[in-house]
Amino acid sequence: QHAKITCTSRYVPENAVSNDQLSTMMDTSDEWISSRTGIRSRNIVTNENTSDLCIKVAEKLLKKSGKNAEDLDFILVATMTPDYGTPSVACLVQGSISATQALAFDISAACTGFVYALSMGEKLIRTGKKFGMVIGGETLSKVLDWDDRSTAVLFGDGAAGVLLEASDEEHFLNEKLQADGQRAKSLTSGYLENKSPFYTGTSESSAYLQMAGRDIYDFSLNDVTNNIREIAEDDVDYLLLHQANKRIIEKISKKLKVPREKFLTNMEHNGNTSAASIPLLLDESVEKGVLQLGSKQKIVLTGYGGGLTWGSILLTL
Ligand SMILES: O=C(O)C1CCN(c2ccc(-c3cc(CO)ccc3Cl)cn2)CC1
Repeated sequence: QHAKITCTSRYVPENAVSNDQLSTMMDTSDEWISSRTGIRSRNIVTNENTSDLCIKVAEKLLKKSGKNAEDLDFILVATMTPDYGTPSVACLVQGSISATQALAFDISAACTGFVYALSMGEKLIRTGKKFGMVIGGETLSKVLDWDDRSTAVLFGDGAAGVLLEASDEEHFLNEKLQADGQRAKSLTSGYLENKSPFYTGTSESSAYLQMAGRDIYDFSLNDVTNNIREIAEDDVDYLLLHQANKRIIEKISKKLKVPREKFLTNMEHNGNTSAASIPLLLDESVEKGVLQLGSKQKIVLTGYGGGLTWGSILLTL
């Protein structure tokens, strides 16, 4: 059987931080941030971790759909900022909503995480599972170096997700998921130092998020554009790209010769929320009525970022 997205939901921390607020904390300005990134505000946790944000999304998905947690066969969470190495955020969500029949694990694919996880969820349905939850959630604020203005102003916290259910109609039409570990060091975060008395190696990296901005920019313009060109068809209604940078999206739309208005954006009030960015955009667009579940609208979801990873899914709603 086929998989169908039957519900979307989102949750962001209450604390919205404007560019002007950041300019009182570090040497930056609203003019610089908004002109170079398209970001005007982002939401930053004050007392929540990634599992708290994802649990709120899970609760809202169940409430909105009227479905029962014990009917869930799987919970997948895409995150690069889990509460723990173990237990997974997915298990924390499973425990909190008592989805006792659901298998649960996290997927680590940075800003491509939600696309990877949605693809894996679709395969679980195609091989016999009936009902699952796929969530992208991040608290990037905990891994940022807040003295480094080149990265601290770019990222935000948030979570969003979908319900996947078995369906007779075909909705997932095509996908291409890619990776290149030889460029892994272009974007790193969360390195765990070995403190064992036996360890003689050196600490080779930092726990802070570090990004070679230029390299990632160029990667996004080249590899990602080629990936979308392979997957998108002429009659695509909308493209929902990972919300990293407004200029990148404008450049990709020009290279693809696809009208800019087909590229939905919301980085302006979320910042870059890594694995949460695509499901946040999806749920906001459904709420605004731009997208409608069951409408047969044809959309492309494209993630790209740390790993390096990148990938697209072509689907009809
Ligand atoms: O000087 C400028 O204009 C700066 C130049 C550097 N910038 C960047 C660079 C890279 C990214 C980025 C990050 C990820 C990870 O989610 C994925 C994809 C991209 Cl394209 C975002 N901003 C900000 C504006």
